[in-house]
Amino acid sequence: MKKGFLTTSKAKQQLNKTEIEKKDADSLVADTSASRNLNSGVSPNTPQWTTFSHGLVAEAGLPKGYERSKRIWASEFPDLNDPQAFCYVTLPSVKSGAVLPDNLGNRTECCVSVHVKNLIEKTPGFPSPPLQPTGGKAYEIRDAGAKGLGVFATRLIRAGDIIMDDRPLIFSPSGSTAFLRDQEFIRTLEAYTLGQSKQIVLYEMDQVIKGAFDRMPVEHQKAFMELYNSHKEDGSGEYIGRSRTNGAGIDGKKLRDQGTTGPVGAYSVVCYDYSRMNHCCCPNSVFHWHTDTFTIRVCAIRDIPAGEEISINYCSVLDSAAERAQSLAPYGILSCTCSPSCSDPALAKISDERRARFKKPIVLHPPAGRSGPGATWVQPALTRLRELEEENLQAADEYRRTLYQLVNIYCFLHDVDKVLLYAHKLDAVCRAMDRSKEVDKNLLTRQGVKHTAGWQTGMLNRMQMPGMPMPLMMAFA
Ligand SMILES: C[S@@+](CC[C@H](N)C(=O)[O-])C[C@H]1O[C@@H](n2cnc3c(N)ncnc32)[C@H](O)[C@@H]1O
Repeated sequence: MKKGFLTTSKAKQQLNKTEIEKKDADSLVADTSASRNLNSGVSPNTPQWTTFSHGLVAEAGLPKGYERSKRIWASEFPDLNDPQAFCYVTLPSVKSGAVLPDNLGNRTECCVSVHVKNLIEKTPGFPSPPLQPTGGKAYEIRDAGAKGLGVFATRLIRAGDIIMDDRPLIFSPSGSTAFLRDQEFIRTLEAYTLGQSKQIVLYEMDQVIKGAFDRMPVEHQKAFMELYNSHKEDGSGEYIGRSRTNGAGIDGKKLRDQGTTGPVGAYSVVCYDYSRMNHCCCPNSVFHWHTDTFTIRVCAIRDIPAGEEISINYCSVLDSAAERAQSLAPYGILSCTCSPSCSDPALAKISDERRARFKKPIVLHPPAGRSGPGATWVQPALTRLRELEEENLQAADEYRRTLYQLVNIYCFLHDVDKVLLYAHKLDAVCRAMDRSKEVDKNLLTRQGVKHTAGWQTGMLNRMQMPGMPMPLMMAFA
């Protein structure tokens, strides 16, 4: 795909370079490469060996003298009274003795704590069938040049549409949670350097994922092994390497091990089609985990014309170009050229400055007295929306927030056309981000707008005499 053979001198240069990257990675507390979009906030007590290296590592593989652990980290028959016990389980579950139905493809091999297994099984609606893509399948997987394979739109996909709702092949811990509780194992690591300890933990995690892999039907095993692996030089095995390359992080607020915070105790999934989606710093789609359907759902966040590559973000889109580069390095993405604001230094500077501003929401206060259509105090929100759209940052939460702000403001100002304009954009974004319940459907029709609380507040404002103070302190956030 993108790696060739290295000559000896090139190899040395590469090694020096990756050693620097390795040090950088060592200084991070979270394994950002393990899975996308995990919550940050690692406890200072988290051992450093939970952070894996990437790139060419000088001493990849198990250190001499380390006896491969015979420990069973996860069992098919766990103690169901111990929420911390790890188990292998197929979800949605297959009843003992049942003849497997035709839809093998809808089952996932999981390595989970009993606590997380219970959370999944008790989720209302679990296991609902995956949702159908809006208007039928609208993508193909094909060559994406230097990026390897990619996912491309085969017809126009509208903002808010479901593109895929993918059941994972594997659901497994994204960090080394099981090891953190095993004092005997941790003592074993004391005899080794930090680098060696990381290699040992990588090996043990590889074995954990292999345990789930061994339970998969042959077609799933083949599909898993076909996936790209960007961790061939850092000591990751075949299984953990693919998991680090393709894993999508599960929102820790939804599912995580009991009593854990941050990336420790979090989970990630590896799907098939979803794993072919490449990164873009201004992506045209977003993804979210849904426990009821047990799927990663990808939706368009803006219109995607036929032929365009469908992209997601592997790192925070509001980070600076330098911060994004650091997050992307573990994927082997050393120089991101996904958009003009990545490859052109002048545009990157403007984009960095804007992205930093987008992290700070604007709060607007209407001036005292009557305020009608054409009001100028709205301008900062309009400028922000224009800049977000120029940067193609519809995937940033700030885009949704700004639309919400504008809808509320124009309701207050009784400007129906503008309410409808921004409410329809907001509706698409909320459907993509799965927050559809937030959009009051009244906002989508000319008559409905007049029945909203925002419109009523505007009425009160209109009854005020110029110069008189507002009945309520108003702020649009
Ligand atoms: C989850 S896979 C995506 C699918 C992959 N392209 C394939 O062929 O299967 C992640 C890998 O794709 C490549 N990739 C993704 N986004 C990229 C980008 N914006 N620029 C360069 N390579 C990218 C990197 O090699 C990365 O490790």
